[in-house]
Amino acid sequence: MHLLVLDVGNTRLKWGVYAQVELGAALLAGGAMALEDVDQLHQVLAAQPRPHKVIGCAVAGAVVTARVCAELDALGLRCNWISAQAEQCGVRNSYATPSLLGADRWAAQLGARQRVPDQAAMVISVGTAVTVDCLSREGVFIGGIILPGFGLMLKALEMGTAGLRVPEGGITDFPTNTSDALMTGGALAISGAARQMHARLLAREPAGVSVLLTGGAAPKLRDALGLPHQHVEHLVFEGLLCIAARQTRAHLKKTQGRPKFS
Ligand SMILES: Nc1ncnc2c1ncn2[C@@H]1O[C@H](COP(=O)(O)OP(=O)(O)O)[C@@H](O)[C@H]1O
Ligand SMILES: CC(C)(COP(=O)(O)O)[C@@H](O)C(=O)NCCC(=O)O
Ligand SMILES: [K+]
Repeated sequence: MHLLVLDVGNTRLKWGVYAQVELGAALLAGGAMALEDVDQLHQVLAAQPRPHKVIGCAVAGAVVTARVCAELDALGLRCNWISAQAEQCGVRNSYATPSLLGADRWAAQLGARQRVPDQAAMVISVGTAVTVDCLSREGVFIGGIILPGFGLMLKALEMGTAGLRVPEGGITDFPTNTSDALMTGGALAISGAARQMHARLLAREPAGVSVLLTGGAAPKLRDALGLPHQHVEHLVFEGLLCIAARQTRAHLKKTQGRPKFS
């Protein structure tokens, strides 16, 4: 009864295989590929145990999602693509239009709530974009911010200037070259935004806030963040697992309650 989970972001597709469709199931295998390489997905997945169920979130647009569906189709698989709900897995969504919240942001928050069921939490996701999303102690998503990720900030600076096309630098206290100035600038922009959101959430939730850091570029932020935090590589997967487990349980309840041969 394996579960295949898919997280299709704007830069990479991440996939994982859970041993069961149950909370706390073991993640048996996983990987990531650039969206340009999505045509290799069916080969990659063919080497994995055949899943009983596929669940995913996709925020990279209809064309990319259709390509992923075609790869799954080649294996006879169909994905249940989730969208943000008004309420699910113990989290309530305060977005003005709940379904317009990014499905990956929603899944990450469901994952966060599973990990931190009795405290306020802040999820920092560092991918193509950066999102900083706040969950109250009661499990209400009260709001969050979106800003450009490291790559997009650099791209904007490269495109809008003549002299900023330089190799990747590092984070230093007082940068003395262009590369370090750019990397440190990006890290401080993201960490500064995250710290401000943390201060706001903490003012509302004085009992404490757990900070969870996720996303492919999370390691770049780790040293600059300046907030005690937990790095959770697969927070989106954990939210998807929660949704799949609840759906399976609800389905079993329904079918077991039905008289045989009806
Ligand atoms: N092997 C890799 N290929 C591409 N990007 C990587 C890789 N490893 C880490 N990254 C970083 O991760 C970011 C993508 O993170 P990810 O969470 O997958 O984003 P998204 O969900 O938006 O696709 C890239 O912008 C890059 O900074
Ligand atoms: C904010 C995002 C672009 C983040 O995408 P990512 O960096 O994971 O590729 C994505 O969650 C999205 O398109 N959200 C829809 C708008 C919203 O959440 O308000
Ligand atoms: K993100």
